Amino acid sequence: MSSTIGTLGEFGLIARITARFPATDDVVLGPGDDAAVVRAPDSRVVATTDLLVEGRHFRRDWSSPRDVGHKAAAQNLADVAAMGARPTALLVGFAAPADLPVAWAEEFSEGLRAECSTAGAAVVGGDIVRSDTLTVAITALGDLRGAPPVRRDGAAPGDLVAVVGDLGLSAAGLALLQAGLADREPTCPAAHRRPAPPYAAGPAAAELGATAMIDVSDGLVQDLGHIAAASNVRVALRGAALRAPAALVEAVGTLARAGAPLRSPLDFMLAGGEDHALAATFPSGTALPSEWTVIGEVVEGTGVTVDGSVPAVAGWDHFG
Ligand SMILES: Nc1ncnc2c1ncn2[C@@H]1O[C@H](COP(=O)(O)OP(=O)(O)OP(=O)(O)O)[C@@H](O)[C@H]1O
Ligand SMILES: Cc1ncc(C[n+]2csc(CCOP(=O)(O)O)c2C)c(N)n1
Ligand SMILES: [Mg+2]
Ligand SMILES: [Mg+2]
Ligand SMILES: [Mg+2]
Repeated sequence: MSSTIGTLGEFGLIARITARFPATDDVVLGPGDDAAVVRAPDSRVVATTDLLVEGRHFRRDWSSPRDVGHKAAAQNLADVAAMGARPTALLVGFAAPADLPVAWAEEFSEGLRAECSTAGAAVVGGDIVRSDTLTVAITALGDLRGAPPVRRDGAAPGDLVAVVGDLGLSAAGLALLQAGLADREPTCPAAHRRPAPPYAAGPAAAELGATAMIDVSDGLVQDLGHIAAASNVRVALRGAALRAPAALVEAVGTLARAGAPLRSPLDFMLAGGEDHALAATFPSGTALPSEWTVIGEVVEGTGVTVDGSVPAVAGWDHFG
């Protein structure tokens, strides 16, 4: 029988987990004391937190522990990048039932470490408690390197709207998993299990003069709606600019043939969350690197439109 965290005990598990988290140059003191010490060269720290709850954000039969570690880190590190900051450190709240195998906690930690290393961050601490529901609460910190944060309220009429990263792949992957079709179309389920936020594009967007930015966690329309509301503008998207990648088109075909509820590739791109693409506004005329796609413009008004109309798609709402 595999060992469980209940038999290993809290402090045994802490020792096992913290041994996996090496320091980076940003870390003065890592896990092990009452708190960690992280360098903040410009003395303004970006801080953000997001929870993952088993059954709501992930299923252990759909995602490996490494996948959940990658995703837990990614969804927080993407928020740091969306402020225009470079992620530096992660803190990990881990609540789990006593019968959880130690290997699950270790492999989850390995996923966290690997995703942190992709983003240039370190795990510097956390907490462990017993809980009936497996829950992961991550806090991420970041460094603005002296630059002002890129907020949600800076978009102005005339700005262009652009996006970098995946759109719709995670939601299509979830739909395939829900329909029992994940083996037939593995690309989207893989994107659902391990989103790949374009971390470096966040600070790069800040340097390019981004006027507002957000990571797409709940759906493009809903998240751009936060920019529109905070900036008192309308975000006018062009449907034709949202070109569906082949994997999304294939996933939609497979879902349709299996009789799943009809959703077009564009629906997935407009409403699908959890890819953690970055959506930003820039002054018109900004020369954007090729990984960015211009998808519309900022105009006077409110809300988000696609080809002039309010789209009939909704993003994620935990209580919706
Ligand atoms: N319980 C809370 N207490 C204080 N502030 C909160 C709380 N929940 C959310 N917020 C704040 O509200 C704002 C919006 O939160 P939200 O979770 O929607 O953003 P997000 O993390 O970017 O999106 P997502 O959760 O979909 O990844 C953030 O500034 C967040 O810190
Ligand atoms: C098992 C399972 N069912 C449904 C979903 C879909 N889902 C959950 S939370 C969320 C939005 C982002 O979360 P948050 O706003 O909490 O950051 C989405 C799209 C999933 N990932 N796993
Ligand atoms: Mg959040
Ligand atoms: Mg966000
Ligand atoms: Mg978030």
